[in-house]
Amino acid sequence: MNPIENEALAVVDGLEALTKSTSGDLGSIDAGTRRKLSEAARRLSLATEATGDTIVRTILSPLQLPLTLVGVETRLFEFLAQQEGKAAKVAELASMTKVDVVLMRRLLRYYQSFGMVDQLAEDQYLANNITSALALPAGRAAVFFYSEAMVPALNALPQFLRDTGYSNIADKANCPWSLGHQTDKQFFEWIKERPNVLSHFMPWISNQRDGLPIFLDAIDFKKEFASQGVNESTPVFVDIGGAAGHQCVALRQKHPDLIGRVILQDREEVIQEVETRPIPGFEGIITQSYDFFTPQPVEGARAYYLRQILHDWPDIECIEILKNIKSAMAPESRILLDEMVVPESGAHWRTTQMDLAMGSVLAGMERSQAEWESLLDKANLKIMKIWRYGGQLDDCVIVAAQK
Ligand SMILES: C[S@@+](CC[C@H](N)C(=O)[O-])C[C@H]1O[C@@H](n2cnc3c(N)ncnc32)[C@H](O)[C@@H]1O
Repeated sequence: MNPIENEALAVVDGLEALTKSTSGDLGSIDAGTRRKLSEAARRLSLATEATGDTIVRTILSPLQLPLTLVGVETRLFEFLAQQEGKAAKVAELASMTKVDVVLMRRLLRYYQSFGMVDQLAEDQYLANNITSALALPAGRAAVFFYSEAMVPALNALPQFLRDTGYSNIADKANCPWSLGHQTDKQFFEWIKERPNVLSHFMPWISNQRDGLPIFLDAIDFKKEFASQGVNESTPVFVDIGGAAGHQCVALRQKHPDLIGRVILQDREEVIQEVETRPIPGFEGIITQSYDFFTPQPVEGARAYYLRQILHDWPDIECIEILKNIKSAMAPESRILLDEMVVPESGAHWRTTQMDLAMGSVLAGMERSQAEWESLLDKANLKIMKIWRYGGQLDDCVIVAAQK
């Protein structure tokens, strides 16, 4: 046996020992270490994959989301997660979910082989970390939302690129979305007419970064932007396109003594939903229906905050959005863009996937530092600072000011 083989077998032993420890043990590892371990194992798995496995894994990857939807729709993942570590029998699960017992066995075999559930014995299955994630309201909402809204656009990508001679996707009126959904309505107009899809979009958007650091973990917002010259009427934080207002709530919780107004702006149908069903902790946050393609009504705010807004849009629309803010800014106002800054090499898979998903659905994109600089320059803004807060991810806050 050559030395690398010995080393490989020792790694196998180590990994198996770690995998066999209870998920509680693994869950107790610090989040940064856990992410490093997960990423290293993922890379190792790809680097050692056999040719035939690569092909089969890739061609059958379209089964993954539909079968996850089955597990979500039948509430199988929820039932398993509710057992709190206890195993359940196949027949019991079949009866709870009203799924044929033979089909249930086949489904569980699939979920087990992809690590989505654990198998204790021939007839017994139990929840693991993946089952629990898919049983969460955000996980369920995401699976419904992607199945209903995103998949047709993602599937249309190859045909769209063929049709357009592999040009870059940069026209919001002509992107795979329109081809996949056979619609001339842009995503946000389409979803407005589908309250059921919107009801899945909102909880997913609010929770999509759960478990990850947020900008407030890296920035002392009060010290940086709202420590001097503020009074009760000063608009300190305007969350533009802030959806459920989860970042406004996080700000209030982080700085309970923050003086000034915290304002959530979004499209009318979103604000209506927020006002009807406010998320916990929303008290004291001001809501405002506002279209960011019109002049910004709140003047002289300390921070105009946009998280994952500009990644939805091509450059032309981003410049329009930024110019609408710029005309409301006071000299001390700052624009905070909470976005990914794509590194020129080694971008994270969450970033690259999001880039092409945004391209497919909205003709949007994730941008590199050079692309952000050029975009802000075109809106007559300058970058004051880029705060990287995402650890191994590419999440940043770009602070911009008037030139
Ligand atoms: C990707 S979501 C980001 C939500 C939130 N900022 C976050 O990071 O969780 C984009 C948001 O932009 C809002 N939006 C889209 N078009 C808008 C418009 N013209 N004016 C205001 N908000 C808009 C959507 O309703 C949605 O809440």
